[in-house]
Amino acid sequence: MEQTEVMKPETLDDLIKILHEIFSGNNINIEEVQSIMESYESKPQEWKKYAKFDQFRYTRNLVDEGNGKFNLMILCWGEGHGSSIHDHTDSHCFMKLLQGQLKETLFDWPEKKAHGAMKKKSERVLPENQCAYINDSIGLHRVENVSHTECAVSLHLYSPPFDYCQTFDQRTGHKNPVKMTFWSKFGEKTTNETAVSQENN
Ligand SMILES: N[C@@H](CS(=O)O)C(=O)O
Ligand SMILES: [Fe+2]
Repeated sequence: MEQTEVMKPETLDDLIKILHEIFSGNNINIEEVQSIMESYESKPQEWKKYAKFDQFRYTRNLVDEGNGKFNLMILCWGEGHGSSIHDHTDSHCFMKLLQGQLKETLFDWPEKKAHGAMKKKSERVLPENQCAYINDSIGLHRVENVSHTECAVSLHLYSPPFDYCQTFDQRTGHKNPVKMTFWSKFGEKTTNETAVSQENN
């Protein structure tokens, strides 16, 4: 019998503690991380101090720096907000819904000499508490809150941490490097955000 009973985190702090333990080692079991993140039942009072929205675009709010092994952040998506098509800089990306729903559309990497529209591979709607996973070998994605009446909040873990990614033009497949910024860190709004036009949405 496999002895891989997954611990169920009772709170967000509990989840962060477990993630620190898992990522202190060198080998990451993707299914294990995914199921631990999924088994945390979202309670808004535990994360609301990080959930800071902007009227115009989705926000990235840093929750924990994971001892340098990962970045854990909360993304806040207003009605109709979405990301560009992007990669994840050779990192693991786990994305768990804390509130509402998000649509994820997967794309293949464009050909080297890209011309023409990018090929859509699949799409799905992620419901509350589900945890999705992507990395660059799976492909690229666009994430959107398609609702016109409900906001959405998601918890993202990236390992190793990164602050640049590439965005892609759906019509041409051309790519652009983009610096990713935080709207808040540890519950405090950050100041002098620059290069607004380069953000990933
Ligand atoms: N990877 C995106 C969010 S998402 O669209 O997966 C980001 O970190 O901003
Ligand atoms: Fe992403």
